[in-house]
Amino acid sequence: MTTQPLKPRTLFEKVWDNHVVVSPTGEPTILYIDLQLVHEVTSPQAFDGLRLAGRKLRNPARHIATVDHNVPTSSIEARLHIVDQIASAQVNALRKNCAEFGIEFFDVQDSRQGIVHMIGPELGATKPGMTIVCGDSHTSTHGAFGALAFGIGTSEVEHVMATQTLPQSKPKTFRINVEGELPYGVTAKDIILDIIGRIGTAGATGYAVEYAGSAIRALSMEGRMTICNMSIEAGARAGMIAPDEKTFAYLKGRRFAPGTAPINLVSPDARPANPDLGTTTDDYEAQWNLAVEQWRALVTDEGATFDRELTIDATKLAPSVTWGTSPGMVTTIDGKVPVLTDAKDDADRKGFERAYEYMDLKPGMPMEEVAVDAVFIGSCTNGRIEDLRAAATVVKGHKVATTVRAMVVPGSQAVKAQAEEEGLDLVFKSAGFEWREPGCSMCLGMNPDILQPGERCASTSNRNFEGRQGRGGRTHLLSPEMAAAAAVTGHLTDVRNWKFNEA
Ligand SMILES: CC(C)[C@H](C(=O)O)[C@@H](O)C(=O)O
Ligand code: SF4
Repeated sequence: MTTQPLKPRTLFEKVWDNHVVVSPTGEPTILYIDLQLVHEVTSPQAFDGLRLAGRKLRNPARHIATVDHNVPTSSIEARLHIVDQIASAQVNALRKNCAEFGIEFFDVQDSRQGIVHMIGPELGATKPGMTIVCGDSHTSTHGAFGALAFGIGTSEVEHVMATQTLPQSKPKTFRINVEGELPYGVTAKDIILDIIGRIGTAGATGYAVEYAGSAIRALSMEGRMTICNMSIEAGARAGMIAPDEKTFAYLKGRRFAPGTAPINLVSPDARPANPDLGTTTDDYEAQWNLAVEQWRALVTDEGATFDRELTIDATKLAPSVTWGTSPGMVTTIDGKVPVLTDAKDDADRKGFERAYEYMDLKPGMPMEEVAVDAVFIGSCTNGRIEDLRAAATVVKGHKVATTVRAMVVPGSQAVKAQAEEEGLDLVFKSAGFEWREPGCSMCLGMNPDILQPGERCASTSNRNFEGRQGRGGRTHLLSPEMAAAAAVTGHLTDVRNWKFNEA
């Protein structure tokens, strides 16, 4: 029997309340953390700190680690012998630290390696109702499963390693309802870019956002992850979506999912084993059913209130593309680079002027006239199987423009293997795309995949700051479908007018 809550609560409040260790008046709450994800860039100092203090991990089984940011994607050889000294030192340090502290580690060639925000869900380590942290801002991705997931700094990484808890002040709540059917050619990426364009890159600062409404319910888990992934680009502490049948179907049978036989020795599953349940197949099914029953309660109660609410009409959306140097500088593909009088205030005007110059764009220029030198399909925003399928459908039977360097970088080994099984690699390669090994790649300039100064890229990633993809590089954020179309035509292209070629 479940007890009725006294007051209707939001999804966020339920997950938060379930993890409060202690909440002293006037001080941050101490939250229990179910899972910490670890990558090579933000972990070395945390491990060093533990060593200095002579501490162990409080619970190594609630950590999983992989390498993603620094690893070259060009060949297996390049990954096994990393030339860059910093990258090689960070990757080696993670290998050594995981062995020393007892963390399960997925190395460059492991079939479970991938961008840290890809592998959590793939392994079923990301589950509804959990608290999940990582020294990485795009940890918000995991909120797509109804988890409270957020990025933390390196000293906090150390704190979680040592105590499995984290001091946190409670964010306010913000519900964004996206209602109605998405028009043809409009994707999850376009929804989130539109939201950031509306509310601005600080629009959700201080809030935990819940995405709701029929358009969000209609999205696949992949699409929901794309949306939650970019919550941080609107300044949000976290982004969440209530779990439903799609969430449960996605998780069933995954390695760390409850009731997956054989029970794993190292399991970050938050729920203690039910002592009444044994280890037969029937019992596994019962464990799964029990988990799903508990997960079903993770919805915002009727009558619960949010500090802020916004409703968006999905039927009015068009494919989005950024024109400037922040994800909020966004318009639609049939739109134009905004003119100065479109700026809201002085600060905005200064930002526009600087962006025109950095991006080498003229105010009022139609977006479809912007020619690109490079196309990057990948990242923890859009490097999933569904993204690659969508891009391949656009590319099939076409060739990459001779003026464009295009690459597809699967977000994980699992996605790469699945795509190859479906023959998507052949579609891309025969069109002239490079087909790479998994990692963050050109999402950020921390590995050999970078733009040259002045080069312009249509990118499915999540950040378009100055120099993000390499010094002097220019980034236009868009969906995988739109990136694929730009690769073929050599300029930003409205995928709604695309001539699909089934040849
Ligand atoms: C390197 C890492 C700390 C960084 C982040 O926190 O997000 C990176 O993943 C990014 O996307 O900018
Ligand atoms: S793919 Fe990009 S956004 Fe995602 S973790 Fe890597 S660098 Fe960060």
